[in-house]
Amino acid sequence: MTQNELLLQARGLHKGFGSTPALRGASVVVRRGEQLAVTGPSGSGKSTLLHCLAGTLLPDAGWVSYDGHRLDGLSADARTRLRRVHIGLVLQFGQLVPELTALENVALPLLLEGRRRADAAEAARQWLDRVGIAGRADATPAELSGGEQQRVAIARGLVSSPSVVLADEPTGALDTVGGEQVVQVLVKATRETGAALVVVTHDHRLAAWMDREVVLRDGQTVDTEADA
Ligand SMILES: Nc1ncnc2c1ncn2[C@@H]1O[C@H](COP(=O)(O)OP(=O)(O)OP(=O)(O)O)[C@@H](O)[C@H]1O
Repeated sequence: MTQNELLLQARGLHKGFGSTPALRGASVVVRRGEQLAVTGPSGSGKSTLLHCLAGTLLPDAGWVSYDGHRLDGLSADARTRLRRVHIGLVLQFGQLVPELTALENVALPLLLEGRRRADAAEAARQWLDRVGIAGRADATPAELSGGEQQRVAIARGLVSSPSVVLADEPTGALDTVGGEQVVQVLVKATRETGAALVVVTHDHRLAAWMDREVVLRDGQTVDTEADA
């Protein structure tokens, strides 16, 4: 593998919350355009790993680099900017702004980047169409089903054309059929845009759709390639 293919890299991550060790030496690499599942039992550190990859959590030891730049070498502002432009986050709960419509929620990352309101609204409308809920643009999150909310979250995660999308349990809050449809939307959308995709999940069927699976146990990655 050349350095150029590497998009995200995490090495020897340790992270504790009080006396609870969430990560104990986890390592993972994500190549450009690759689709990766992170699986493992409840409490094995999957969400913590995802947030370290996103730079929303800093590890106690070890490091994460994005496109060759170590996240711990950046200021908090620079990490936020990097995340805004290059990393799409799709989280399970509470990520939509309740006061805003679906369209406004999707447009928000573009407005934060300084894009013109009309351009942001147009891009948001296109993404709502791509994820199959163009007709719900004016609904607020409380008026949407769980699956529709997840589609809005996917559209919002992808609207900035990120190089990588990090998704935490996109099926977790949904029934089996609804969950599968939502993941299919996510997989299809990232394949079309060429973004890499990292999905944290309990669902092994979902993992089977990905290019590769990394398994976490007790805060350590069992993946064989991570140490290659
Ligand atoms: N903010 C926090 N404060 C305290 N403990 C935390 C925090 N976040 C995670 N933990 C603990 O760290 C460990 C790993 O949690 P994490 O959420 O990363 O696991 P997970 O594999 O994603 O679990 P699940 O599949 O149940 O979502 C768990 O023991 C959890 O209780």
